Order: sequence, then C-alpha cells, then structure tokens
Amino acid sequence: MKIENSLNDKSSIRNKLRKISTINSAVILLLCWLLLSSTSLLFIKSYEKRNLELIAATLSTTLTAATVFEDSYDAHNKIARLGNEGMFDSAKLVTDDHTVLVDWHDRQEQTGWYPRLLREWIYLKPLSVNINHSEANVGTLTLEGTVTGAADFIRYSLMILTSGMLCVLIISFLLSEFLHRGILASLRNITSSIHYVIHSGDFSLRIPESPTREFQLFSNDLNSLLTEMQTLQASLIRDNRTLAAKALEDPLTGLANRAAFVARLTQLLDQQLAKERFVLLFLDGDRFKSINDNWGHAAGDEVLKAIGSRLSALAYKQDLVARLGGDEFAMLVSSRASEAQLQLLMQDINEAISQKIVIAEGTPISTSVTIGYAWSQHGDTVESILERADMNMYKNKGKSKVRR
Ligand SMILES: Nc1nc2c(ncn2[C@@H]2O[C@H](COP(=O)(O)OP(=O)(O)OP(=O)(O)O)[C@@H](O)[C@H]2O)c(=O)[nH]1
Repeated sequence: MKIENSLNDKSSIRNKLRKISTINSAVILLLCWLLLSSTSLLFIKSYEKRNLELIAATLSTTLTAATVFEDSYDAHNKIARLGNEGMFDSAKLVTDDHTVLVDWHDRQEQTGWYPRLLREWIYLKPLSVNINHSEANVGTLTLEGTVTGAADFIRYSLMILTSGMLCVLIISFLLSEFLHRGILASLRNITSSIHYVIHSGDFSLRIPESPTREFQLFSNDLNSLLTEMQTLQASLIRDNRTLAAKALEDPLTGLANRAAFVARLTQLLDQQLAKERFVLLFLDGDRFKSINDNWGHAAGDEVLKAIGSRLSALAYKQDLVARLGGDEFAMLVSSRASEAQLQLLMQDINEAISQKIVIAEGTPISTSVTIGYAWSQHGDTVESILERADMNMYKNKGKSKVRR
C-alpha cells in the first residue's frame, strides 16, 4: 500500500519524456520566433526609412519651383497628392526665410501608443531635406513617415509566424510521442516481465529483444539472471524432492520407514469405510541378536536387507512394506481381502525368509520371522491396530519359543 502510494506520487517516464521534448521544442521555437521577428522588424525599419528618404528626395526636387516662387497652392497639391497615397503622415515646407508654405497632415493619421511607438522606433525623428536651387538652399521639407503599412505587416507577419510556430510545436510533440513509443515499449517489456516473475515465481520467462542497445544489454543481463535463477530453482526442487523421499525411506533397506508407514496407515484408516478392509502384518526377526553376535553387525545388516527385499517381492503394488526399526518390519496389505489369502501370504513369507541368506563373504545364514497380524476394524486408530498386531506377534513369538 505504502509502495503504491509512493508510486502514485511519482511521474511516469512517458510524462517525463513528454515534458522534456515539449520544453525543448518550445525553447527552440521561441528562440526562432524571436530571431525571425527581430530580423523582420529590422528589415521593416530599414525599408521604411529608405522609402521615406527616397520620397523626400523626389518630392524636394518636384517642389523646387514652387518653393522658389513661393507658390503655396502648387506645393500643397504636389505634397497632398503623394500624402493621400499614404506615402507619409505629415509634410511641412518652409522657405529659407521661415515662411511656412505647406503644413499638410494626413487626416487618417494613426494615433495611439502603438503607432507612435512604432513611428519613433522606425524613423527616430521627422526627416528634413533641403530644397536647393542653383546650389543655394531655398527651403526645407520635413516629412513624418507613415506606419500604416509597417503596422499591418508586423501584425500579419507576427500572427503568421506565431501560428506557424504553434503548428510546428504540435507536430514536434506528436512526432516525439511517436518516436518515444519504441523506448517506452522496451521499458514496459522489462518492467512487466520482472513484475510477472516476482508474482508468479516462474523463472522460465525471458525478456523479448529490444531495438535499443542499452535496453538490449539490460535485458541480456536480466535474462542471464533469470536462467541462473531457473537452474537454481530446478536444483532446489530436485533436492527438496530427494530430501522428502529420504525423510520417508529407511536408509539400510530402502523400504518405507516408520514415518511413511504411519502416514500410509492413517490414509488407509481414513479411507476404510469406502474401501475393502486391509490387514496389518507385524514381523519381528527371531534371535536376531545372535546373528549379530555370531557373524557381526555388517552381516546382520545384510540379513535385514535380504528380509526387506524378500518381503517386497511378495507384496503387490498397493501393499506397503516398511522397516519400523531394528529387526521389526511391517506390511500393510490391501491386496488380500480374505483370511485364506492372508494365510497363504504368511506361508509364502515364512518360506521366503527361511531360505538361507548368503552374505558377502559367502556364509549362508538361516533366519526366520514371527508374524502377528490384525485386520482393520471400524473405529480403528493407528495405535489400536498396531497394538493388536504387536500383541498377536508377541503371542506367536511366545509359542515358537516354547516349541524351540
Ligand atoms: N545388524 C544390525 N542389528 C541391529 C540393527 N538394529 C537393531 N539391531 C539389533 O537387533 C537386535 C534385536 O534384538 P531383539 O529383537 O531385542 O531380540 P532378538 O535377538 O531378535 O530376540 P527375539 O526377538 O526375542 O527373538 C539387537 O541385538 C540390536 O542390536 C541394525 O540396524 N543392524
């Protein structure tokens, strides 16, 4: 829960990449916008200034005669004709003796802070040119430039530039989203694979190939780690199975040990209502101590192994032969349902055990077992059925000792 909360606080790598590429594009585009805007503004400024200078030069030549003869009417017409075409905002023609011949103002002259600021920035101050005649100064023409054209140009070019930049920003955003997809897919593959392995414990999964070199290297390392974990897991499972099997096995004879015997007996008792009855045979080696005493402990071990394998040879698949400890064996027999079949089995056991056992050094040893048995009964427990079989075995042992 805590981890999930702290994850929710964090921004995804997709958002981080999106943020980086958006900031990147926005900064670059803003710089381009500033560069292009200032270049076009400087261009406009120099164009408008040059234009006004040309108009002033042309007009001063045209006005020479009117200035010399102080023909205010003609001068006004010539100035107004050009002024009405939007060539300038105002024009003042003053003779060399300071007589104002023309003081013309455009009636549609733009006022307000923007045109005023623009005019001051483009033209700095009104443009004055001398009107000369026979190399003498006869008057001065002062023109104030117009900003109507410049203002429109600036407005439209900035609008086009800004919307163009916004389009580029959107395109670059979409493009980066598209290009980031590969990186994000590789990352997603890695994280979802690790997530799956952690939650399933299945180390057989391998992270798929990535087109990005660094991710491929990372995936290779993780895949090698997964292979090692898989091998380790397999060997642990194998070891566990071996250990579990060993925990239920008698190390000398390889038969089931007491724990395995009790487990199987418990299972049979649990099932006995649904299944046929079964019989528990308790077998104890006769005078086994003397075998050890006469032939040695190793020989005794060989005899115990031989008894175990002979009992196993007589048992069916559903029966269980176990060594309970020392020279005590037990059989859980489900394959014989009648007393007659059981008697036959016990006869076979006695016959098999009575066959001489030839130990490694070649000495034949005779042995026998005493058997006590108990059929399963309703309400039996592990202890009760074992006790009945044990008691019967002791009774039989007593009888055989009397016979000897
Ligand atoms: N070789 C060998 N001997 C064992 C092993 N475990 C127990 N024994 C011996 O088996 C003998 C069992 O003796 P008991 O069952 O008490 O007596 P017994 O000599 O068989 O006599 P009865 O059962 O009365 O016929 C002891 O001498 C134990 O030392 C083993 O793993 N290997």
